[in-house]
Amino acid sequence: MTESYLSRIGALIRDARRHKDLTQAELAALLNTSQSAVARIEQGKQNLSLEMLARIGESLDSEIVSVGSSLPQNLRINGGKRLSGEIDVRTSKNAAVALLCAALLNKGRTTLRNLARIEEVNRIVEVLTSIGFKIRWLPDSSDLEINPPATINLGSIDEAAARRTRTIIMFLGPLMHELDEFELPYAGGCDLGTRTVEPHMVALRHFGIDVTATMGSYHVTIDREKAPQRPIVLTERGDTVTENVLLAAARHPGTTVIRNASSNYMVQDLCVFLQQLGVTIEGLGTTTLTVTGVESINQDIEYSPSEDPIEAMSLLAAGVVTGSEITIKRVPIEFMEIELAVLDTMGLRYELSEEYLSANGHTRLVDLRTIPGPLKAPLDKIHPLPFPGLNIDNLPFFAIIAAMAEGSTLIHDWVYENRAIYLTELTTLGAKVHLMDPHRVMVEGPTKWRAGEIMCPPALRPGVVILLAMLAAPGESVLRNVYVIHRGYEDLATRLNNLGADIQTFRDI
Ligand SMILES: CC(=O)N[C@H]1[C@@H](OP(=O)(O)OP(=O)(O)OC[C@H]2O[C@@H](n3ccc(=O)[nH]c3=O)[C@H](O)[C@@H]2O)O[C@H](CO)[C@@H](O)[C@@H]1O
Ligand SMILES: C=C(OP(=O)(O)O)C(=O)O
Repeated sequence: MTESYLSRIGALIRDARRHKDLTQAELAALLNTSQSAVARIEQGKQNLSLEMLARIGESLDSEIVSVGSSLPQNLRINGGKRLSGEIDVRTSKNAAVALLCAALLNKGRTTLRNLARIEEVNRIVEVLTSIGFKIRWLPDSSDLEINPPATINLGSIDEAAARRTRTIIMFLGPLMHELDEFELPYAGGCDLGTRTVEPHMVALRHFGIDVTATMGSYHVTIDREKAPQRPIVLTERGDTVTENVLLAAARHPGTTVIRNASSNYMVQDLCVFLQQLGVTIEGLGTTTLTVTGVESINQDIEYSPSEDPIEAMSLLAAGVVTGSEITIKRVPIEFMEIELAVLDTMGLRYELSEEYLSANGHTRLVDLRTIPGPLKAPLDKIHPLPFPGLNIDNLPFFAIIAAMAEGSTLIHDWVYENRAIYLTELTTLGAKVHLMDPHRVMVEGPTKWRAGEIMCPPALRPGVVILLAMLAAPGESVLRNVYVIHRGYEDLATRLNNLGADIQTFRDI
């Protein structure tokens, strides 16, 4: 290996080690080597065998330095252990992706503080880098600095990265301000059945955006004579469609009224960020947003997105399913209230701290302590609604909570065409989950969990639900191909291990 290659790898290893909060001596102990050898590796002064690289990759659980990172990553779970201690909720994937798209509006430097270091963010960073943005993680932090190019070069877009996320669709709103005509690859993301982008197209037409889908790409043209003449009424109260319209309206100098807007957590974060960039937004937190844009934005800005209610729900489910007392810190309570109200009816006991503010200065947080105890099935079916309602992404976690409760719980996922179907995988682990139709499952509890081996479904939340059930199941379970979990959760295995879980990462080398 050449010296410059070695020092680049060394720097990556150093960053990944720091990110895992390990000292050189601690990493050396994991690798069965000396601290001075680790220091030499990090300085690029040590030749590395492929075997050593693979071991470093395993120890740091890091995609960057692991050999064969294209091979699927799997988890081995030694379940049946009680969890204890405290865990912080990380900032949300869904605000992160909206804010990364919003950075496209700004000619100045955007610094996003304490961003979740997740694969979804990595994909968007790859896309933005490929079109000319200079992006770096600030040293010893999870702060991402984004510097825009003088002109965006969409011709060199990293199509493979773009196609792995649905977020690419939110490039439409910001890019209309930069280019008169452009192509974008089709949006990807979780496989949740048919999920069109039609509501985005209908809403953005008000700004003169016309999109035709051809051969795997969206061909986009902008008619600059057009501007919204009347309120834009969204056909669905969708989160990303609301964000796309906000991004289009942010640099439209007139006033845009958005009705049937989502007021969900990621939309609120985006609104606060845009307000700090000088965009006037009235109605934050409601379903009517009135936006007066500014023609150009050139501001060095720092922003801290808020904590993820879906991660909070995931951790709460981890506590419930393992019968553990854990304290989940930094729970965005406004976006968990209905979930907790439903759990109240199931007999869940928990304690909440006084409220405090998130670093975005807007979102109310609490610490939540779970108290183990018996649960009973609710009388009514559990179903999601756009905010304020039980969050669509939190619904799958009710399957494992219902599996712990005495009686039958009907879970109705009317939103996604096939997400409920993935929940039937829980039967391998001993749960009684009956699929009534593609949208409804009946869960009968309580469950005597048993270990098993499952291929992770191509959907983030069902994947995590299975992982959590494996935590509850005594013995060794294997969950294969977990990329989709890394799409939305930072270092979940390590963080659960810090609470006393036993999860190891391995690859099929
Ligand atoms: C990056 C991001 O923020 N992703 C979230 C966002 O995706 P996103 O905003 O892209 O969600 P979609 O627009 O795909 O909506 C999800 C599904 O809900 C249906 N629908 C939605 C709203 C509505 O009022 N009526 C209706 O029927 C849609 O037809 C679709 O089938 O919102 C979803 C629903 O909260 C979440 O699961 C995703 O995690
Ligand atoms: C469905 C989800 O995400 P996305 O919109 O990124 O596919 C999710 O977060 O559960």
